[in-house]
Amino acid sequence: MNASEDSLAAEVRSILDAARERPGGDERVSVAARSFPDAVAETEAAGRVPVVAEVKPTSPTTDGERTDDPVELAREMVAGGATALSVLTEPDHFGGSTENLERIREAVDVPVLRKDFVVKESQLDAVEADLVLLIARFVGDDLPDLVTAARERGFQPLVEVHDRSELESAVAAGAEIIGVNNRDLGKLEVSLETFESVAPHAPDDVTLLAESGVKTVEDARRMRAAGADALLIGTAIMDGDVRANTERFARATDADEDAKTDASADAEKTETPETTE
Ligand SMILES: O=C(O)c1ccccc1NCC(=O)[C@H](O)[C@H](O)COP(=O)(O)O
Repeated sequence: MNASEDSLAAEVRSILDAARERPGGDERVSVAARSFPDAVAETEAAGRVPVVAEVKPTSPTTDGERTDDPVELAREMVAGGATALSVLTEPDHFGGSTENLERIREAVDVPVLRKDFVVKESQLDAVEADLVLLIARFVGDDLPDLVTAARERGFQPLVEVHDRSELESAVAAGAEIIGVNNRDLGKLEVSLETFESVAPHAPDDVTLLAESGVKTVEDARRMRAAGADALLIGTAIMDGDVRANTERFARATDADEDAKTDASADAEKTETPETTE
């Protein structure tokens, strides 16, 4: 364990230890990826908020486990307007599996992110996906090589950062899709201010995601106002009706808010008609 790992929450250290032991794939994969930036652009053009809905059966910070068929959940998320899906494949702490990802990717036509804690190149070969997560804090100096290795296989790497210095490393490694995680993996605390402080320093041509901690439509609007091209949302979508939850976030546009304000202003006018003569 190095000095920076010393400061990790115990749960995260356990995740990282398990990740280091996990085997890779037997053969190098070759993926024909569905374009995530194109999917984001199409969602924007349709006047919706690009939402990456996460199939996250459980987590170290969630009570209980959602045991419904992940493929059914994924279909419902897409029906609710998800631009892309994030599928946990980490088995020990998140209830995920590579089989879930394979089945989901076959069942939907949106881009699918493999959400895991990949720490070595061979682990990229465990399963095909359109995007693969690389967490800057966990891969350290290996980031440029892993970005290259992911691209050589056809993946679109999503590089996750939590502060400005990790953002600089991601940009230097050539990342074109970057997620700012509002969850501090050191303490497992979540603050939306993280995205707000890091996002202004991201290059304009990067596709920028706000990850974690988006619980309400107001949170979604706040992340969009701070520059998020897309929102990665797990817990708040998995809690209850995943289709309705996804739909709520995908419709969290300012236009929707303006319409609501107009509608309530109209309703007020109707309730208190002006007196005539
Ligand atoms: O979600 C956790 O409890 C967690 C704990 C330790 C390391 C990572 C963790 N989450 C990974 C994620 O990035 C989130 O699943 C994802 O960003 C969605 O977050 P949320 O919408 O807050 O569920």
